[in-house]
Amino acid sequence: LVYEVHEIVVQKVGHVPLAKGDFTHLPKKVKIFLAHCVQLCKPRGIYICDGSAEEADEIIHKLLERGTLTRLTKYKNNYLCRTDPDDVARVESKTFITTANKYDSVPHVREGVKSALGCWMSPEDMKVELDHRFPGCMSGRMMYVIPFCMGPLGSPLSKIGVQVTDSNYVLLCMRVMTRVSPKVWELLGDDDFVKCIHSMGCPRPVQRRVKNHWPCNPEKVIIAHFPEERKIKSFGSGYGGNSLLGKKCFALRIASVIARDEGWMAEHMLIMSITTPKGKEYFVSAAFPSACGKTNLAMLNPSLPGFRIQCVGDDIAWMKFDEKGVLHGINPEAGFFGVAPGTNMKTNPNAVLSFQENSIFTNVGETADGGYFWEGLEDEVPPGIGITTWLGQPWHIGCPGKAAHPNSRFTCPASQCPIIHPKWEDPKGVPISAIIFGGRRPTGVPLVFEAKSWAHGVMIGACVKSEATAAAEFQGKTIMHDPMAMRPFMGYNFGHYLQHWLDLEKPDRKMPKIFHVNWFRLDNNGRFLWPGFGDNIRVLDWILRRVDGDASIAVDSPVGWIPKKGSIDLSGLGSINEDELFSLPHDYWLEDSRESRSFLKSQVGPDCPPIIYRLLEDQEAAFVKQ
Ligand SMILES: C=CCn1c(=O)c2[nH]c(Cc3ccc(NC(C)=O)cc3)nc2n(CCCC)c1=O
Ligand SMILES: [Mn+2]
Repeated sequence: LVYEVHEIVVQKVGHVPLAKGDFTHLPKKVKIFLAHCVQLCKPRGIYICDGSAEEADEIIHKLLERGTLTRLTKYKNNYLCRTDPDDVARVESKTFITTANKYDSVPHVREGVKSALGCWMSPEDMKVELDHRFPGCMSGRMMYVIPFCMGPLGSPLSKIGVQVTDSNYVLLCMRVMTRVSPKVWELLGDDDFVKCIHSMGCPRPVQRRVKNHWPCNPEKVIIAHFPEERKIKSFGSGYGGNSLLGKKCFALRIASVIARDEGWMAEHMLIMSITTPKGKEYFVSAAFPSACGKTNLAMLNPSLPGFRIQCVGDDIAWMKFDEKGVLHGINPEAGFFGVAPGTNMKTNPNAVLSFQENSIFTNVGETADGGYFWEGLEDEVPPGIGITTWLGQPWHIGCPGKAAHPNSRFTCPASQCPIIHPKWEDPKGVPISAIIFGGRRPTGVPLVFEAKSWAHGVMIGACVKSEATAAAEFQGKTIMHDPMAMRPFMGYNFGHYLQHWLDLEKPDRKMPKIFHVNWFRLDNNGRFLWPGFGDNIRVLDWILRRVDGDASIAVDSPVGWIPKKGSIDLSGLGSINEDELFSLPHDYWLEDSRESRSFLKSQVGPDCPPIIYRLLEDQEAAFVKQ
């Protein structure tokens, strides 16, 4: 018999025991990073994650026992999580970019003008803030170490991060939203990685009463980005946009800085594939502010026969021109973190079919038969079924109030989407033929128009606006600016970002065409002029014919090329008022052009490339002449 000597190596980092994993074989730079995190946060143990299903099952089991998660028994491996009601969304006012020079992060705006395009904090001030939060913040808690990759493992377009966190909910979601695997350590080697430090901000013994088994520290939330060091530090919030650091913090804010430095694009865009009845396939990327149905478009069920839509990604696109000058894009994420309310078998059947298992629902309602519920699902649950609201209150359809929080989310693997594209993880990415901007514009803006040049497309993107429920103090809706749909996710000076876009245009490159769409125009009686949803394929079809250079279907206008009357396939639709749908009220556009220019003047100022102002002035002049 050969006796195997099991050498139990109790590894320690500092004096902190290793609960899982092997510290000794980690890359040196990672060891240094972890030792720093241990010294700073003082966890009771270190747990090096491997992203496996077994690991997830172990964590889920623990969270079910603790009551943080509830099993949704109607499905296989679906769970519900309720947060502290004070921790339900991104906190823009506490989200900062820190660079030595303020104007690397934010544009020069006049004194007294509040920057809508990101908040800068000096390194000195940020140090004070963080020194009041991070020391000992993980005491009594486990520090999870998450090796993750944004993009397919091994793709030249992918980037690696390491996140430490004291939230096991974050670990469960990160393994859905990103690629978490020990292979990351091998791929990383001695390269640099994005350093992500997250804490719920609730050291033990807890000072603040924990609600819903969701530790957090709303009063002291801060999300700090250090782009020059490729570092993120997030404290006090467990909520997705603040804690799944691979998403908005890394894949947009930090990645936009890396992309500027390396000559590619990190954008807040979906990527979708459209195959025409003739069997030709195109890929487009599209940027929309919230409440425009971006995820619905990414997974569209087309209403015209012979068209086929497949999804590559629903939120973020990393795009780079290849050696042949063709723009290729990947979805850096591995999952969908979608807004639940309004998602149903009518608006987005492919999303619904993506989260029937292995998914996590945050702040949605729960039905008595162990299912999820939110506003929009009324016709898809048994009538009269008992429901528990996101606040844990008994409720049923027809009762006052909402069952789910308006920002409640589903977190599900992209691989489960029935129409996920076969090349969604292709290391080369997919070729992008068109870039589409859009906004929720109830008046004045036609269904679709096309930029007359790349620079004109950048100006159109910079002028994106969308109707949104105004911030607390106002009532009702207002038209908010959301330039390039990147306003909350900028990683550096927005004027420099626009210049970066302009600089991407090179003669030997096949520049994508740029379009703007508006699904939401109302008629004089306040009814939608356009059926939207699956019928949006008709607009995509026109866009693709323009991509192929069909000059006969467009006419010139002061805002760009607009569809020639009758050039959009309206077959099968009842009466569509094309004149109203495509009209360009000259007073509206005169005002809109002026308002856009004053927004850019005040928010981007001298940092905005002059060509953008010139194109806006030309547009305004064209409306004055009419
Ligand atoms: C690919 C779909 C894009 N899209 C749309 O194209 C769209 N259009 C509208 C407005 C609208 C609402 C209802 C109808 N029709 C009926 C019958 O109610 C038509 C248009 N809402 C839309 N929504 C939902 C917006 C909230 C997230 C939407 O997502
Ligand atoms: Mn988004």
